[in-house]
Amino acid sequence: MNVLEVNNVSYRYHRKQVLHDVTFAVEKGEIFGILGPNGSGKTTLLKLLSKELPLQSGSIAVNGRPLHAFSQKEWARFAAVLPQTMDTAFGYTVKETVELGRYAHQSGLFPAWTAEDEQAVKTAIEEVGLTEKAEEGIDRLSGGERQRVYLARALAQQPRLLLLDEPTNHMDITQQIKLLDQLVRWAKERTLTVVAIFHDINMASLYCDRILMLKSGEVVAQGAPEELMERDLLNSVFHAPVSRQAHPTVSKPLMAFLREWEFPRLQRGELRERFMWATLEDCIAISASSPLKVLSSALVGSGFQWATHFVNRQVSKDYDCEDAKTEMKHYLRRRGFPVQQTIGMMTAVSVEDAVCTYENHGAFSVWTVVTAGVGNAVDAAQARKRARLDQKIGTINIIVFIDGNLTEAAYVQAVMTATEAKTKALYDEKITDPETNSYATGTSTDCIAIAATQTGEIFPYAGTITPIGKAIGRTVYEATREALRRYQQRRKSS
Ligand SMILES: Nc1ncnc2c1ncn2[C@@H]1O[C@H](COP(=O)(O)OP(=O)(O)OP(=O)(O)O)[C@@H](O)[C@H]1O
Repeated sequence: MNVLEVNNVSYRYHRKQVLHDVTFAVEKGEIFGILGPNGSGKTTLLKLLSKELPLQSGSIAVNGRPLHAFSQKEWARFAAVLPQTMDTAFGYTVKETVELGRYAHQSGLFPAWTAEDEQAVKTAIEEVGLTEKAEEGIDRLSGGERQRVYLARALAQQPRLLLLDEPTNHMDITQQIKLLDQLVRWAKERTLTVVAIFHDINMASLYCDRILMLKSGEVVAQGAPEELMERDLLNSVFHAPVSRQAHPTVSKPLMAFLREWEFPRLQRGELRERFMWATLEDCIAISASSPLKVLSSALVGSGFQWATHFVNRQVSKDYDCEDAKTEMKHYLRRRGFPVQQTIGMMTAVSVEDAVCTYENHGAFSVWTVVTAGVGNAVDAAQARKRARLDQKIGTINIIVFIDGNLTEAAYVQAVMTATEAKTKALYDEKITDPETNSYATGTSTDCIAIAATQTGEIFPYAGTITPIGKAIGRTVYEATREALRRYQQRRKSS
């Protein structure tokens, strides 16, 4: 059911037309966001909804009734407004300011202050976390605290509709999240409808059920954040380059703003020469002067991240740690690696036997580093037959450095291509799964990292049909075969 229906609303200040035929509807219990650049008409629209400005054309209906049919008092009982700026009422305490919110509920010539009024004020102050400051003068509060006082005043009205102009404007991030979480709870528990102007696109995406996007007074889009948070639309509305990412925990889009100037990146040219390679007694460490974008399954730095350091650490075959990730982070820190920018892998094979292969094609180059052991060789198709986790030496760690600009799809394809090449190397070296005697497809603890400079030509794909995929396929295949041979030789000689 629609609480609010806005139809063809236009508005002009003198000669300046600031809203053009704005039409939308808000359902009961929704958190409805209004987004748009400065001057796009958001506040004007909210002022029309709150009856602060008179309607010039079009119509606004609330629960099916025209807005103008509500008396001021009736409207104040129904809707509460938190404007963008408020004059601080010097001399008032927090509690006194919040009490003003009860005006709409007072009646008669000599209204009496009831227990219900007192309770509503107390609850509102509690809900914004200001109970301790209830008797404090509001001119002695911080900007964020003052914002919460005005919000409490709006809440004390016990409205059905909350109209908020940048409600988190002066708040720190903890307070912003607390308030917005609270709004979502109120909306659900009390079927409170919220219409709020947001400046932070990601906050709007995270908290709004639907969003109205305004540009120069016109509605350019409206819908769920999943539909609206789209690169081209945001680019055209805000004139800022953005990229859409997946939120780590909820199915809401996260927009990353792209800076105009680029971070210093690795210069193009001979890829290998731009890394420092160190073989220490228990690890190989490869470091780059500028970060590379990495997709990896590494113990430290898994998923997508930017990294400057790549560490393949050799541990004893008895290494057994309940929390290997934390232990690995301690190790990296002790060794002086910047943990947040390090991809950290482990292996029990000798890191001295690492193999590198390289191809330079001008537009891109690929440098692959592999350590391999097959004590835990497993046939993925029959892995379910394995009852226990093996503790033998044997992991294949693959790092593919690419001088090129990869899309996320290309990263995924690079992982596929490298995995297929590794499996073929195992096959050609006749490595079998000791449990099933069938050919092994990998080991039970293999690790991979695809690290690209993200400079130069964009490569949308990296499957085996593409030149870059072919280079990944060959370098991984050859490096893995050679690493497997070195591993077998070391085993024979020991
Ligand atoms: N009282 C006024 N008289 C004349 N013009 C006004 C008045 N108030 C706003 N405007 C103009 O109307 C346009 C829309 O303003 P409005 O405040 O609604 O935009 P907004 O989207 O809320 O902007 P912001 O993000 O900066 O708060 C702007 O160009 C503004 O200069």
